[in-house]
Amino acid sequence: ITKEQRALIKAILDAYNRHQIPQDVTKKLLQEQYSAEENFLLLTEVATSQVQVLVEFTKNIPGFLSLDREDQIALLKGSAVEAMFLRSAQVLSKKMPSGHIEVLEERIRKSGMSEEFMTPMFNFYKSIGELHMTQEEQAILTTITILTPDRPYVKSHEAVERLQETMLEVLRKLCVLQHPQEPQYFARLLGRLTELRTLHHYHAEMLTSWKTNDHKFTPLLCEIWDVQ
Ligand SMILES: CC1(C)[C@H]2CC[C@]1(C)[C@H](OC(=O)c1ccc(O)cc1)C2
Repeated sequence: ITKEQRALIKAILDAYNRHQIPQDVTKKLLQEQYSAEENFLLLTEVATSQVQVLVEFTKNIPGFLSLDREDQIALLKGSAVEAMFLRSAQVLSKKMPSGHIEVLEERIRKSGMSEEFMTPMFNFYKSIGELHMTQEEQAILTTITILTPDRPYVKSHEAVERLQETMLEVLRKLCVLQHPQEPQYFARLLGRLTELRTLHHYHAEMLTSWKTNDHKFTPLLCEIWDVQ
């Protein structure tokens, strides 16, 4: 790993750790009662907070702010769902303080979300947990997801691809260094990104089903996911 790559990892890890969901939001997960309505409101708060965290984290990705402004928006809108699932999977799989995991799972199960969406989502959380990713790997993998060139409406495809390739090379080296006994580890991480795209599709259906049941989203969530 070169000096520049080490600096890149440090910058991304610092940003990743600096921007986390505020304590008061995660504390609420434990306190509020369990009605479907209350659960949905809590998940709305978690999702809104995660999008805010995502925007702040993305601004700290070296090179991101020098991309075309409209492309920055297109990347954020295109990657928000995947970055959210990645982040929540890491939170859920990282042994949260006792009981938090069950509580969040319980609230997700009782939030009016359809069953068929639950299974793939919890399978994804399990598959992320089994990887035992280091903090650096989590932060770089999230960065790679955000810097996906083939999101809708991205104009300078090559500029985004160059940034993503830099990150992919850093992650590849990290995996070799941190998981020497698992030569396929890097490939397994990239395989998770494919699974994330499936969740992205399910998520759109989840939003529609919540919408038809007259659930209200926050303005930020409506904006990032083009929901009326
Ligand atoms: C853990 C999750 C990633 C999983 C279940 C809650 C999440 C934060 C996310 O919720 C929403 O997208 C969402 C969208 C709109 C809304 O009003 C509430 C939640 C899907």
